[in-house]
Amino acid sequence: MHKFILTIAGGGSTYTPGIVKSLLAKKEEFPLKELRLYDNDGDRQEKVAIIVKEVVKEFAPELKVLTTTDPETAFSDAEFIFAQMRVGKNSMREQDEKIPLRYGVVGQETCGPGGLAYGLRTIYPMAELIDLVEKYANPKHWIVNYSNPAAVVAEAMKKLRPNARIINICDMPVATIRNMAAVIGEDRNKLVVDYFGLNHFGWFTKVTVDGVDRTDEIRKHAIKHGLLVEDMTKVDAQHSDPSWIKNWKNIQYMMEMFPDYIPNPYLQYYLLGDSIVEHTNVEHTRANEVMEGREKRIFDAVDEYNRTGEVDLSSFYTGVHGQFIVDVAMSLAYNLRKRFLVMVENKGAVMNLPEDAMVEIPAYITSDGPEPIRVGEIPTFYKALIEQQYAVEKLIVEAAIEHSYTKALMALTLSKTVPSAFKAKEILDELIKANKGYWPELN
Ligand SMILES: NC(=O)c1ccc[n+]([C@@H]2O[C@H](COP(=O)([O-])OP(=O)(O)OC[C@H]3O[C@@H](n4cnc5c(N)ncnc54)[C@H](O)[C@@H]3O)[C@@H](O)[C@H]2O)c1
Ligand SMILES: O=P(O)(O)OC[C@H]1O[C@H](O[C@H]2[C@H](O)[C@@H](O)[C@@H](O)O[C@@H]2CO)[C@H](O)[C@@H](O)[C@@H]1O
Ligand SMILES: [Mn+2]
Repeated sequence: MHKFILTIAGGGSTYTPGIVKSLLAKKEEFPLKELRLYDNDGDRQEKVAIIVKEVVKEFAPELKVLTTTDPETAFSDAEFIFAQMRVGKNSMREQDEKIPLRYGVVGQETCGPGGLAYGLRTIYPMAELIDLVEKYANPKHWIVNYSNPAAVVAEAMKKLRPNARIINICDMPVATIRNMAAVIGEDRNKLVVDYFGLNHFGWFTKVTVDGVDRTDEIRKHAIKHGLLVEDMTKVDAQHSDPSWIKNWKNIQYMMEMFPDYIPNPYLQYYLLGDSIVEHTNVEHTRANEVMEGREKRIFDAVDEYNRTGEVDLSSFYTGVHGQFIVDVAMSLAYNLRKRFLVMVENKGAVMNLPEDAMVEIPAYITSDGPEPIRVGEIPTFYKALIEQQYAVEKLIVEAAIEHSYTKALMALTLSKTVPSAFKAKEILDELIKANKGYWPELN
């Protein structure tokens, strides 16, 4: 059976050990010849690699593992590249979240002004990564990208690298499906969903199990409880963090008002923005929770290893995040035509949205890439919200490409999270200062 060369770009990511564990759980069906980690921060990557090598020792001691900061070493003949860069790391995420909050506006990793700031940092490093992969990797490679903000990255790569063999994915819908499955007592892999939207901006319209429509059971639960399930630590330890409990609970308030479709949790930042801001501690945001939680746990485990030679393999997150990217890669590798929610160019799948919108909808994953499934017409409320948000994403990409301050200001002004152009300008000017050295020049 063919064995694949797979490189994780952003190997120093806190998610790398969990992804490797998910890869090795499928080593019989998806065998690896070589696992490579690539990062532009070698020190960080070497530390995370200590945990990774322990996972490999435990589950596939025969597997060759290589860590490098050299693109040629990383990508030569690679067949799959899992991309998960965080340009500016969590310290810049903290700025993305806190600067808008100081102006009474949603401060979030991928939504609102913070997400647009993150997008302006990530666009060109992602294009550069694609160029490096295309220079060295197997010509039939696939880049499966988690690097956020995925909506902006997808729109930008459509413009800057239209022929790239890249598929942009998000594990939020899969996580939501996992919680829905817990609500109705089913295995998440048995749920077949209809869904439409943009990344971090979509709605579930139907959920079936073995052909039986189970949507109403889930809707009724969500209207009362959101998509919180009994013991979140059993479902996803990461999601027992305070801000994630709030995220799942806030689905209730959106469902009470708009019960037709089940919203992606991220819609709370657009539909409940003032309440979110009111209940967010501007001095201690999600970035702080992550730096004090997921990130600290990993590096404490490395310190422990350096002291004792022992590694606590429970120190890192595993779950749908790792399982999903491996499932997508396997469907690409073996032309399985698995049905997943991924980002694709609309091209009429959602009849009354722009043809060129990068929508997140169900698609069959084939060896030639995603084959979108037709959605049809969507109702006015959703169409209007999506068109506004898509215009924001188009404008921030145009701002990066054209070096246009005005287009960046238009993007922030148009965002549903920002109340006025005055506020947009104050936030933009502060973000420009904070992102010196990361953003393209805006004139
Ligand atoms: N799409 C999704 O649904 C989804 C889910 C979870 C995480 N993510 C994203 O995955 C990424 C990783 O998350 P994390 O919390 O593990 O981040 P992290 O900060 O722990 O690690 C990110 C790694 O990327 C590296 N990096 C930054 N710029 C790079 C570049 N130009 N080239 C190579 N490496 C580079 C950093 O050095 C770091 O080691 C983030 O973008 C996050 O938003 C996406
Ligand atoms: O605040 P973070 O860094 O913990 O998470 C931000 C990411 O949240 C989503 O990914 C979740 C995923 O939904 C869940 O199942 C599990 O894997 O944890 C992930 C991280 O919490 C979202 O899809 C990502 O885009 C965000 O980066
Ligand atoms: Mn996501």
